[in-house]
Amino acid sequence: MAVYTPVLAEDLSRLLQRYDLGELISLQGIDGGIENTNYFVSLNQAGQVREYVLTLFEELSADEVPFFVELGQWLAARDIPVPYAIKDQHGIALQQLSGKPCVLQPRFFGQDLPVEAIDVSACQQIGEALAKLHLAGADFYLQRQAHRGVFWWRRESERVYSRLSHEDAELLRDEVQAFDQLRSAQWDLPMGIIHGDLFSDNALFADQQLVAILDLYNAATAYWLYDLAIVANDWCRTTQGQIDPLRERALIQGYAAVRPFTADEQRAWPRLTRTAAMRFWLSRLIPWLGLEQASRQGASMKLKDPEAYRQILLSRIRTPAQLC
Ligand SMILES: Nc1ncnc2c1ncn2[C@@H]1O[C@H](COP(=O)(O)OP(=O)(O)O)[C@@H](O)[C@H]1O
Ligand SMILES: N[C@@H](CCOP(=O)(O)O)C(=O)O
Repeated sequence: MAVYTPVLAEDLSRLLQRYDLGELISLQGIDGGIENTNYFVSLNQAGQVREYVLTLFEELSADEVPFFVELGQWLAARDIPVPYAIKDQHGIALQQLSGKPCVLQPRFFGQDLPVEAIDVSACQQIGEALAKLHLAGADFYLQRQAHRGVFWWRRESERVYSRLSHEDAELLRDEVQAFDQLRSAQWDLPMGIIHGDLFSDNALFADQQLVAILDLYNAATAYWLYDLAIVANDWCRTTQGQIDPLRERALIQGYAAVRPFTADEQRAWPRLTRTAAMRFWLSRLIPWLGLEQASRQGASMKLKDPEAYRQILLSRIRTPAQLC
């Protein structure tokens, strides 16, 4: 179970006194976390059971968390279904528990979709929701450089080349360089807040309707289209590492119905689908190869298969993606 930091009920009860949300009934660790420790928290408020999620930040320092606290509140206030940190009676949202920064958030009810249940409708919905998230974040007043963005992959790729076959090292090098070329081309690629990790396990559905987008902790300021490429590579992939054109079309149409693409975005799409595949190939390779990662709890972290993302990258090279 991915509960890195144990929380004592008595410590949480003390923290809850700062809020006006009721008495603690139960506290249950949530499996599946990678970057944080999460608990479901049930409270009794005047005889009614109310459900919350307590998140303890394992990787982010107290200095980094405010960006995410502000962003969650900003997006939620604009009807984007994301968790947000609830403020206590003194207006404070970011708290401390067991030596870690933490927040208390509303709980959403739904399930992430098993891979075989990700259909055209789910892709259309997530495309539309992602475009709404981008537009809602367009005038967000903070900026953030992605911690696994261009500077990270330039640096980290250097660490892994010698551990890869010559062919794979060349593949990785080419992708890193190609993104630099895209940046220097100065095309009209709108930027703003991106989710950065909107895989299907970060979305909840109830009765086949999207009800929540979770885990904003890779959010950053970057090309919006790159965010869509991250989504496409996960939501539209087949178990054989190919892209399902029907799901990808639905995703793109769902997105474009809310925010139409620029002409340069049409041109950049094949490249960005490759960059997005490279980014997750690399982030999965690093723990897979046993390399140290700053602020990551390597030993307790679940390993994800880098090969799946190498296959997507190869598929994106063989069959360049099309936005129209
Ligand atoms: N607000 C929430 N409502 C319901 N479930 C949540 C909420 N926040 C987190 N979860 C559950 O906890 C799991 C892990 O949360 P997540 O933010 O993705 O953590 P990590 O970044 O550590 O992977 C999610 O997959 C979901 O099942
Ligand atoms: N969704 C990712 C895991 C989260 O990315 P990270 O780089 O922040 O660990 C995946 O499936 O690889």
